[in-house]
Amino acid sequence: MSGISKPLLTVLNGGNPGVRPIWLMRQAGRYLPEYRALRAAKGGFLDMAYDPEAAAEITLQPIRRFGFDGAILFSDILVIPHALGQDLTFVAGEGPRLTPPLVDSDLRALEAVSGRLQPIYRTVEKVAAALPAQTTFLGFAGSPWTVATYMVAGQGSREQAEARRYAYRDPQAFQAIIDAISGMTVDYLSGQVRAGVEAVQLFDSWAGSLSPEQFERWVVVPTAAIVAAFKARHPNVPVIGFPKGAGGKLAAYARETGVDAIGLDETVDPLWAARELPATLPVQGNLDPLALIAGGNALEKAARHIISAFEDRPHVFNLGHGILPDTPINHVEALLRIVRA
Ligand SMILES: Cc1c2[nH]c(c1CCC(=O)O)Cc1[nH]c(c(CCC(=O)O)c1C)Cc1[nH]c(c(CCC(=O)O)c1C)Cc1[nH]c(c(C)c1CCC(=O)O)C2
Repeated sequence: MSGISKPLLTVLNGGNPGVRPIWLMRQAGRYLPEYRALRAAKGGFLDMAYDPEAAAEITLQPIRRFGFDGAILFSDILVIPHALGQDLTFVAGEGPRLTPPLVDSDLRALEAVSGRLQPIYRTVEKVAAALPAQTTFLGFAGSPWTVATYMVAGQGSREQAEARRYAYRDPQAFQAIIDAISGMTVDYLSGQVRAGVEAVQLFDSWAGSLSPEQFERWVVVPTAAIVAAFKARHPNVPVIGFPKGAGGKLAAYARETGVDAIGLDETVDPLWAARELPATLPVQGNLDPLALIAGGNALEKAARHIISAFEDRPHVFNLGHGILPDTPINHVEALLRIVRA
């Protein structure tokens, strides 16, 4: 132990640091003028994510400005499909494109290009060398289900219908896609740890679109397998699971996946979560990003409700999903004052 306390890491390990740590999903992003300036100079999102100098700088921007307890690596969940051999581009105003989409192409035709992840490990090394001692460095990956929805459709898709249909039509082929993502994800998270991250989060942005049986098969089982494989290599590195939209299925996810902490989206009632989730399980969340945009009394009331519901358990304050680009900087400052009061 270094003797320097990291409140976020302490909470993720189930301890009580005496203060409530806070970071915000997508805290390195477009609501920051310094991010927009760098992006205008550097070009596209993906160019920046693969440029260790730029990505490290962007990761550090919100730490310098706000002193958050956690720094999240600036990257994206779609680097895994890219490393598995799909082409990845971001079309302005339309979002990501992955080619060929697996809905009409065989996974076996892809050739993995794992070297595509190397610049990201360089970014991690740069950030780890520059972070303040009390800041916890978070790595991440998308969960296999969410990543598969993009690999199958080749882009974002309404209600993830292409992937859900594919999974019913050909569960064996879909399983092969999930397995390919899972294997690469364990290596990727492990590479991030070796380069310097101290905890990791699995983002399952579309966990909410599955029926209970499909949720068990495509979210719970693969997540448990990733956690087990990751823990075999890094037993002391906490894993945060964030199954967005899982609702009533959160309790099963918490019990069965082996994650060390669970992220809650803003649709979850904090009082329900405090009651229904295992008492020692650290929770993270779950302010509505729109309450942060609203500011004032609405923000204060919503934040205090969450803080009081989680008074008696390890809690990391966060949003229920990513911070929105039109969020006023002074509202973020107000939130920090509330949480740290
Ligand atoms: C489809 C998808 C993507 N990315 C993601 C999804 C799944 C759906 C969701 O959860 O919203 C998820 C995502 N994106 C990012 C993370 C990492 C976590 C974090 O930063 O807290 C995660 C989990 C970083 C990011 N990903 C992106 C940013 C840039 C900054 C910002 O949007 O403010 C960050 C921090 C950019 C991105 N990345 C993607 C899009 C469509 C965009 C916006 C287009 C663009 O900016 O050109 C692909």
